[in-house]
Amino acid sequence: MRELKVELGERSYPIYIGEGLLQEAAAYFKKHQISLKSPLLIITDEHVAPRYLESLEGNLREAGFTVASAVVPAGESSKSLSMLESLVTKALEAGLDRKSTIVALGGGVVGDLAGFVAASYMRGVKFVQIPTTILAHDSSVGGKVAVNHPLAKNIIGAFHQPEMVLYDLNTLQSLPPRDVSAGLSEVVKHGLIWDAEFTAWCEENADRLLALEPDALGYALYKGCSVKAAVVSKDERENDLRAILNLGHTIGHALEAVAGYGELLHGEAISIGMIGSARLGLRYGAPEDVYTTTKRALSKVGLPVKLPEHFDVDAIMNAMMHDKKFSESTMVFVVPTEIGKVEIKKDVQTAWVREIVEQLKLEA
Ligand SMILES: NC(=O)c1ccc[n+]([C@@H]2O[C@H](COP(=O)([O-])OP(=O)(O)OC[C@H]3O[C@@H](n4cnc5c(N)ncnc54)[C@H](O)[C@@H]3O)[C@@H](O)[C@H]2O)c1
Ligand SMILES: O=C(O)C(=O)C[C@@H](O)[C@H](O)[C@H](O)COP(=O)(O)O
Ligand SMILES: [Zn+2]
Repeated sequence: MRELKVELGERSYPIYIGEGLLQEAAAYFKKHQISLKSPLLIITDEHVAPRYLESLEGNLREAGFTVASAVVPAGESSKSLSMLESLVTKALEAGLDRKSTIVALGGGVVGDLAGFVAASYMRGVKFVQIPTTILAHDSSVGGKVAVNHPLAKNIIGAFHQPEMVLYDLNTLQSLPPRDVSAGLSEVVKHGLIWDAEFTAWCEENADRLLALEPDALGYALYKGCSVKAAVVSKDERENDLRAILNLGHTIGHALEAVAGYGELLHGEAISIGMIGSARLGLRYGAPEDVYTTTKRALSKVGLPVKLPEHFDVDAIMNAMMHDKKFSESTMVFVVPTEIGKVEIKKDVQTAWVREIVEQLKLEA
């Protein structure tokens, strides 16, 4: 079992990473003073529920918790305002009060959605993250919670930190291969922005990660969570440093929105976006090796590096203008300068961005 801490003063919380934690959930809930008197609501999705919901519910009920559950459709389209409303209805029907806790059991979609329900229900109740995807090593840590708008990704949301993150590595064994690769996108990102050695390790161990080898997976998620926790601890609300976690997201979020949330998985869109950022890095004078390493590392974990031909460049440019990273009339990009180091560039020339997006269709 590995343990990390997100240091945020009175909002600090632990990240537990290990095998079999789902079966020990109640003990952790009690350790972290989750109320036994007020009902809990577990929010999960239709792929996760048949595999893990009964075991979590059983463990909590046996320990004396009152538990209700809500199962949403799998996939990005569940991160919507209408889903938020139906979950609030569910919370009211289940009698959740201000001392209740919302539990997110699932990937980043469930985590972001359930977290936003927790942030808004009765103006904020506690929540616990139980991530079940590789990608969710990123989404379960840091307290960014949100739903999408048809025009812009994650545009309705809040900062709301969980009470704890309970990461049971055993649940990852049932992930479909496409979601394994998509999740590794943010793992590779954490190396690219912070740690050259970890980037090299990801490349060397790509096959073990794709095969879901527990030792490799445990180490990769521990390292990824460590980077995330370190950054968030220094800058909870993205006043400056935290923006580096957005590597690849300026283009990536636009791709997700243009595709109508679903054609490209988040990790896939971010992979293509990171190639775009690496190309932008070259324009700012980064050595060629930064681009080639980025591309090789992402390819090795089975991610796309090329923008599909049918994506409309004008629509992508337009979507970027709605993103949170378009501010004070300029485009903001996180740009790699060497492996393990990035810089935030404001005032990026629109003409450069357009050229790079066009170039993304030509990547080999
Ligand atoms: N809040 C943040 O800081 C943050 C960070 C990164 C990403 N995100 C968000 O996370 C979302 C993507 O997360 P994701 O990739 O985990 O997507 P997801 O939650 O949709 O999960 C991917 C797929 O895997 C299925 N699944 C989940 N766990 C499973 C398991 N153990 N076994 C079998 N199937 C399982 C899901 O049902 C889904 O079909 C995006 O909405 C993105 O914006 C948020
Ligand atoms: O936690 C962060 O900060 C991140 O940027 C992590 C990203 O991987 C994540 O996709 C996040 O939701 C993007 O932030 P947003 O503010 O652009 O929605
Ligand atoms: Zn992301």
